[in-house]
Amino acid sequence: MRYVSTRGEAPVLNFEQAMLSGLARDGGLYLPETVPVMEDIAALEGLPYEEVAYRVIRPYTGDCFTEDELRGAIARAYARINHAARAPLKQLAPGHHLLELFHGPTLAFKDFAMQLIAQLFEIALKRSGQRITIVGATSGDTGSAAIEAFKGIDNVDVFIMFPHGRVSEVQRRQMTTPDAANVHALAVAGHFDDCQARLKDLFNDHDFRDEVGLAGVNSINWARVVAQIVYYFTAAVSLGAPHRELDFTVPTGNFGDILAGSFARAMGLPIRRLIVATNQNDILHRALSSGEYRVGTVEPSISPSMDIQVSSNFERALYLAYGKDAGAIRQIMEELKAGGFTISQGALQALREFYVSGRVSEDETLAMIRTIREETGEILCPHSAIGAAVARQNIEPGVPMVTLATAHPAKFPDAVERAVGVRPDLPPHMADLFDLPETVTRVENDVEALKSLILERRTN
Ligand SMILES: Cc1ncc(COP(=O)(O)O)c(C=O)c1O
Ligand SMILES: N[C@@H](CCOP(=O)(O)O)C(=O)O
Repeated sequence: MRYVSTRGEAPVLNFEQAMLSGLARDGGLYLPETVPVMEDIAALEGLPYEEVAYRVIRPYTGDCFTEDELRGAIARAYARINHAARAPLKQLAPGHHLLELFHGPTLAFKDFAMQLIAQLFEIALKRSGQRITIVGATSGDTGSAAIEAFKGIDNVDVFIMFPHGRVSEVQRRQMTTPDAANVHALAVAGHFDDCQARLKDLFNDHDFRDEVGLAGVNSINWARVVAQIVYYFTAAVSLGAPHRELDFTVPTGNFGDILAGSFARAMGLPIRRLIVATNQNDILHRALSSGEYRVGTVEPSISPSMDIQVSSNFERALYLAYGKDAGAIRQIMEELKAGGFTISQGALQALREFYVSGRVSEDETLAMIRTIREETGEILCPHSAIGAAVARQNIEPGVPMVTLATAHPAKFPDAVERAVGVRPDLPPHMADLFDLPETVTRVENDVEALKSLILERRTN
């Protein structure tokens, strides 16, 4: 399997090279040249999550990992998900199901991919003897998942930038309390888009990139996306696929999770619609409704992980919608630097073939947490509640709807308390989170300051 950049000017790579590269050298994002078709989807029914993961991921890795290596990595990664089903499906109402993706060590869907890619990185780095520096940008969940997955791994330093004051206290403490010399939590004076922009600046400085062996674990890394395809399969098959169509609603920010759904669809899963659910940072909803992708100000919300305006994986969706025209992507990404672009009619039509969108206000989010609690006893995190609210607006009789529950409510106790008057408990493995000392470095929103800090702190 060969990986190409959305901007068409970077070397073509294999899976392992693309995984270790993060952002392509032309500033684009890697994606597979072709999409493997999943044969005999019905045979996945009843298989353990790990077996489905192996069958879904294997075609993407080519010959980069042996069968034993990949199966071993999957087994170790998902042994850390604290639920027998790994991604259990619960019925919220007739025809509406919740896919719980928060039973991993950091209580968000990011663990599904991050735990696996840490295993794959470790295998690849041991084999090559290479040392790398991972830098990540987070609005809260990617950072904690990355720190948890990569802490203490040889040959790797990890620097995570989060927007100072704009993540929940639980998220911050998950990043600032781990006691491992190879991880560094950086509180950046800015919002998430600033962190992601600085990350791309670091990748686009090729001298720096090569000097530190820069790697990325955000969803700009294709390996993150591929691991997220798996749970679309397990959920869909348990609801009757491939013999029955279904819809998914996905709380969306950086467009990685829903993009994974589009690859599940391209692999043969009968997904009718992928519904983008956004908070007030609604660039994706505006873009899909009007064709205008215009960057607004990032507004803090009670769903901070989705406080994103420049949605990095949307570039991959655009590349596909523009018929893999890398020149067109280079052109619109140039326009984005000046604030935005108009999606061509043809590409918009292609996106609208299966992407639908909705936006939820803060009050509607709180109301949905309350409603679901009253109706089912479940407490949703605010991101998942946004998904549930948009899903409810889009349910059609006879077509099962799955809403992705992307985080545990205990990560966002203030929002949950505002909605239903109770603060959800953290699970036992995190019971001491508020007693541990925090280590964090404040950084300016400035690429040169970041480079100096990384050069000074890395152990490579
Ligand atoms: C809890 C939660 N829900 C939803 C999202 C949005 O996911 P994506 O960025 O893949 O669109 C995020 C952040 O990525 C998140 O942390
Ligand atoms: N919501 C994310 C933002 C980064 O997303 P990623 O999927 O590109 O890593 C977060 O929680 O950090």
